[in-house]
Amino acid sequence: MPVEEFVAGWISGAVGLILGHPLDTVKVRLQTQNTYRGIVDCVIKTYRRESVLGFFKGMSFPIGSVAVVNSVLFGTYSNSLLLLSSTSHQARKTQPPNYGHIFVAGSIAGFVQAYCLAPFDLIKVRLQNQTEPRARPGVAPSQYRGPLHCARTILREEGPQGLFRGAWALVLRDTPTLGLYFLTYEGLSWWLTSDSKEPGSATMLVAGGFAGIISWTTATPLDVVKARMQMDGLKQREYRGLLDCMVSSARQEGPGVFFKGLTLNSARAFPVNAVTFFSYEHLLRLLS
Ligand SMILES: C[N+](C)(C)CCCC[C@H](N)C(=O)O
Repeated sequence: MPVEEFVAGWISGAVGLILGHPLDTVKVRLQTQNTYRGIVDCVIKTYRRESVLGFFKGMSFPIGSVAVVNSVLFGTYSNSLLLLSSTSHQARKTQPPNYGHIFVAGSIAGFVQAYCLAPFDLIKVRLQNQTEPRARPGVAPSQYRGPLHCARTILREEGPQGLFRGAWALVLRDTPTLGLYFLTYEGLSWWLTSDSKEPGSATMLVAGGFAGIISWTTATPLDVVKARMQMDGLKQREYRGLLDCMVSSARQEGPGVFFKGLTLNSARAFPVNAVTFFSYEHLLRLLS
């Protein structure tokens, strides 16, 4: 993979990430802690206790990992599609898309990227859930001092498999929904572009934004389960497994529990994924 694509993919991914991170933190807290009455309550409490910095907890690590995760996602998708349909990225733009191939290639890419993402995502979620204000004399410090300290502590206290806590839920969340992600993107950009032309910038932004919204809305139920599995094991183990987590969450909080964070996931998804696809397409044109 060319270095330019890697660097630009990383930077554009990082811009999207910074843009979406405050909403992501509020979402993770609403999904895993029952102390907030809603979005506004969570925003106010976080701001009062932790200042603006509270919303950016757990962000430094994903900025680094987005380089790996984004290149694995787009690289696996393009190569799987090439294998399935034996037409190059550029040639595909001028032919009607084969939606079956797109969905399968996107799902394969989702499966592979979920495994790379799992430990990074776990550390992000654990750090986002630390609600203590910044360390001050006389105030008990947070359990994790930063991403590396968090990784070391998990390794020591929960073993290497501890770093993959919630990985199954993440794989189940991402495999079909990333199929849907690419399907929406390719479908919309084909539909919005006139015959034998390449999609324009506005099309990339709109199709990317909707791809984000559709895949995040369908991913939200398993996103809740994933976040809860990742937080499990911090104190004592509450769930025996994925299914147990689903059943006991539903029993205790009703079916609405699977939609926690839906509004925030969708609001974050549009700008983040509009920027991601926009830079991806422009880079491919620049490099080919
Ligand atoms: C499949 N699912 C919707 C769960 C994730 C899609 C990831 C897309 C992008 N990296 C983002 O953070 O929005």
